Amino acid sequence: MSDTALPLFGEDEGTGRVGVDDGFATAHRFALDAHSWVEHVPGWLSGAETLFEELLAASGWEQRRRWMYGEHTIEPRLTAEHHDLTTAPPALQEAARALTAHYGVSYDRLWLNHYRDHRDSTGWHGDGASTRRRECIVPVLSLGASRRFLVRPTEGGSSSTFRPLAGDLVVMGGRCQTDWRHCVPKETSPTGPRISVNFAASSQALPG
Ligand SMILES: O=C(O)CCC(=O)C(=O)O
Ligand SMILES: [Fe+2]
Repeated sequence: MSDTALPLFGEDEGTGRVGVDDGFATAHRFALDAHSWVEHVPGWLSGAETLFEELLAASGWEQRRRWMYGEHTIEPRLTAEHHDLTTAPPALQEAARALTAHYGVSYDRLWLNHYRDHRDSTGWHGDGASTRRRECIVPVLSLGASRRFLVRPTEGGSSSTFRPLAGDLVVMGGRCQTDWRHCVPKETSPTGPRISVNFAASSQALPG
């Protein structure tokens, strides 16, 4: 018997090495209703700070515009998209493989959101890219500053609040993309930058 504490994620937290917990040991699932759920996996990824700095420095961030209400609006965040997983940083490819093995969904692309500060946000929406099937599983990894992640019924009603920290995973499952909406609201007090990694699967995407 050794009295040495075993590192939770099989790697030394202190080294900053990036790795994920293949066992999803900290996962807690919250039922939203009979068909939909959100799973929070605190500390799923170790070395979150290292990965955050790497992604922030990477090229490929773009400012997207969209045509809304008869005018062009600038999205209040930056986005970087990897349509082909093999172009993503190796740590994210490894994360996608672990998600695929655990949830049984083949994650083959991803996009990143960069919230530069508390004024950046994502409005209420369902991920259209993940509605091919009635039930979809959509994982989102948080890095950097903690921001609120809200979920509420599509028909309206009160919202549930999740507060993922750096390295945490929030996974939307069941009918979350149709019966429910999610958002990352602006905050009134200053926060540092945050990056979210949104994993997507062609098998869950609408054709075309
Ligand atoms: O940044 C997040 O936590 C979620 C972002 C999101 O829902 C999206 O980009 O579709
Ligand atoms: Fe989304």
